[in-house]
Amino acid sequence: MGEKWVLMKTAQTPTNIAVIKYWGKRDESLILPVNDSISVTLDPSHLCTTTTVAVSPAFHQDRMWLNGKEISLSGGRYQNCLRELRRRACEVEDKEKGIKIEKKDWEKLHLHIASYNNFPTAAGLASSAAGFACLVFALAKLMNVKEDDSQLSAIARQGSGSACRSLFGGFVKWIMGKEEDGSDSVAVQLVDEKHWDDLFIVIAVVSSRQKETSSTSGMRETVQTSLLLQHRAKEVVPKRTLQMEEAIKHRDFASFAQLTCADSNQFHAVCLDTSPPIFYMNDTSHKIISCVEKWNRSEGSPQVAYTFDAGPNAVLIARNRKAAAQLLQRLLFHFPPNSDSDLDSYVIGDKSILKDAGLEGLKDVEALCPPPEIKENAAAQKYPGDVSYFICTRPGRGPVLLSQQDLALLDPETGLPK
Ligand SMILES: Nc1ncnc2c1ncn2[C@@H]1O[C@H](COP(=O)(O)OP(=O)(O)OP(=O)(O)O)[C@@H](O)[C@H]1O
Ligand SMILES: C[C@@](O)(CCOP(=O)(O)OP(=O)(O)O)CC(=O)O
Repeated sequence: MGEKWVLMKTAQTPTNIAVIKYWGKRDESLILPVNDSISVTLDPSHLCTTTTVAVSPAFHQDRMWLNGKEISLSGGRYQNCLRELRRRACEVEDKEKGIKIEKKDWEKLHLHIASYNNFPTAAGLASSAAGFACLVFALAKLMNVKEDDSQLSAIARQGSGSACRSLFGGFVKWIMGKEEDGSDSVAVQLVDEKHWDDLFIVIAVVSSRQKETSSTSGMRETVQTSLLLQHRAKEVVPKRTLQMEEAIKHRDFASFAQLTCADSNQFHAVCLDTSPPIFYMNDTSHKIISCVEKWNRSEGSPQVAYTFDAGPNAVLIARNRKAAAQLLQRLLFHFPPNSDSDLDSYVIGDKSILKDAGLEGLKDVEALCPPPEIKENAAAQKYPGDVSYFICTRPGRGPVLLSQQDLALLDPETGLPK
C-alpha cells in the first residue's frame, strides 16, 4: 500500500426536532438517556450537513475541517465514533482505481473529514445532531460497515444523543434501551416523510444575546438536582410516547399538537426545576407561545404546535399549508423585520408559503391587520428585530450519499479541503 490514492464518500444528513424531548442521561460516556424520545426530521434542502470523508495511505493523521476551519478530533465523542466505526470496518475494493483495503488495514489508515452545515453551527439549530449523524453515515459507507441504520444510530448517539434520530427521515423514535452497554439504545423510524406530508414547519430564529447553557451540561445539572425530571421520565414520558405514536400513525393533529406543546413546556419546567434554574426561552419565545395559544383556542382546534429546544428559537409545526400561511401572517404582524432588512432574507427556506400568505414584499407586511382573535389593543403590539429570521420547511428524508464529484468538500487528488 505505498501508492498515493485517495478514496472518498460524500453524504448529506438532515437535522431533527424532538416532539417528545430527550433530557437527561443515565450514562454520560455512552450517552444513554433516561427516557425515550420522538422527533421529526427536517427537510435537508433547508437545514442539513454535508460531509466528505476520505482515506489514503498518504494521510499521516486523522484530521477534520468544520465549515472550512480545522478542528481537533481529540474529544471523546469524536474518538468514540471513530473507534466504533473502525471496529466494524470491512474489506473495500475499487477495481477501477486498483485499490484494495483489507479489514485489518483500517486500524492503521488515517482519515480526512470535511463538513459543512448550511445553517448556523451551535446556534440552537441542532448542528451536532446533523453533524454526527453525517459523520457516522459517511464513514460507514466509506468503510463498508455492514450494520443497518439503527445500529449506525447507536454509534451516532455516542457523538451527540439527538444525532441518533437523524439517521432516518419522517418521524423517528429513540428507544432508551435497558442494556448497560447501550446496544439496545437505538433509533427506529416510525413513519417515513411521505406519511404525513400536509405538515409545514416554520422556525423562528430568535435573537439572543445571552450565552446559553449547553444541552450536555444543562441536562447533567437537571439529573443531579431535579425531582420533577424523575417523575417526568418514569410517569409522564412512557405514556406520552405511546400517545404520540398513535397520533402520528393516525395523523391526528389535535392530539399531536397537544402532546408536542405539553412536552416542550414540561421540558422547560424541568429546566426551571434544576438548581440553579436554567432559562432557555426568553420574552420573545413566550410571546410566540401566547400568540399560538390564542389562535388555537379561537379556532376551537389546534392549527399549530410549538416546541423549543435548549434555546429561545421556536419550531412551529402547522397542520397544513393554509395554517402555515395564516401563521406567517400572525408572526410577521408581531415580529416584522428591522427597517434595514428585506423580506427575501427575513423569510428563508421554502419561500413559496409567502405567496400563499399574500406577502410579496415589505409593503404587504406593513399592511397586515392584527389577528382577529386579539381583543385588547395591548396584545396587538409589534416587536421589530426580536426575531432574526424565519426558516420555512417541511418534514424531510434521511441521510443520502451524494454521487456528484463537484459536491465533495475534499480534493480527490490531495484529500485536502477544496
Ligand atoms: N457538521 C458537523 N460535523 C461534526 N460535528 C459537528 C458538526 N456541526 C457541529 N458539530 C459539533 O457539534 C458542536 C455544536 O453542538 P451544540 O450542541 O453546541 O450546538 P447545536 O447542536 O448547533 O445546538 P443545540 O444542541 O442547542 O441545538 C460543534 O462544536 C461540533 O463539535
Ligand atoms: C433539548 C434537546 O435538543 C436536547 C438535545 O441534546 P443533545 O443531543 O445536544 O445533547 P448531548 O447528547 O449531550 O450531545 C432535546 C432533543 O433533541 O431531544
